[in-house]
Amino acid sequence: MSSIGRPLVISGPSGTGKSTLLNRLFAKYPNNFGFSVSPTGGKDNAHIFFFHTGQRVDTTRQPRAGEVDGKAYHFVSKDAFLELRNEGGFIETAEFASNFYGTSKQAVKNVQDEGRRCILDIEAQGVRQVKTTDLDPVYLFISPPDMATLKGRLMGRGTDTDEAIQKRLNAAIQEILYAKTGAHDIVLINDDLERAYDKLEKLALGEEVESDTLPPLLDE
Ligand SMILES: Nc1ncnc2c1ncn2[C@@H]1O[C@H](COP(=O)(O)OP(=O)(O)OP(=O)(O)O)[C@@H](O)[C@H]1O
Repeated sequence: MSSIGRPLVISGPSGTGKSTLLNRLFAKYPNNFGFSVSPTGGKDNAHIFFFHTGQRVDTTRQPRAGEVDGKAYHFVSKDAFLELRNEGGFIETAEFASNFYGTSKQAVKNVQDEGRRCILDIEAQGVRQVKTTDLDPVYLFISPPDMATLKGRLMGRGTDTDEAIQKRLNAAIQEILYAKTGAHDIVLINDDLERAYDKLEKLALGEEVESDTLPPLLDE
């Protein structure tokens, strides 16, 4: 059976190329998908996607200059956020720099009501949370071909200090170890961009694709 009716939950280490792949997908199919990203993931690049797809997450953080409520984010008070969380209104939440962020069930429903497939880009903690809900998504793990390549991509991106890169690499090992427990339905190695993109596009459009094999970690 095609998985097109189910949300697609994408996770993978910072710098593995999630944004690169998804940007391409959304540029080619501007109307097929609704997107939500957990802003705790990597760069705070959520805005690009939200404006692109009209999606949003709820947040208690203050709007930055030029941000309009309901566009990139739905700005809510901490009380309102916690109330909705207590009611079970979120499929995942995260606290980052003393602010809360969350993907509400309503946001996912809105996407589905528009006839779009919902794509969620979340970090490993969010994946664990989604697994406790009844969302029933397809879980996709995007992996670097190996740790050296991941380090090269993070350095090449030029957005992080050496210390931040080391933190991301340590987090990446944990994410890959989690993926090795079989937590995801599909693994996609982002080695050659064309190959990886083709596979992602097929999966996003509901075609069946074969899982790739996770890379060995340094001590294996
Ligand atoms: N297949 C690929 N081959 C070579 N370079 C790539 C490939 N995919 C992505 N990159 C490069 O790797 C860097 C990291 O990619 P990107 O920012 O898309 O990662 P990300 O997973 O979205 O990270 P984050 O979670 O931190 O937002 C970018 O400079 C990008 O151009």
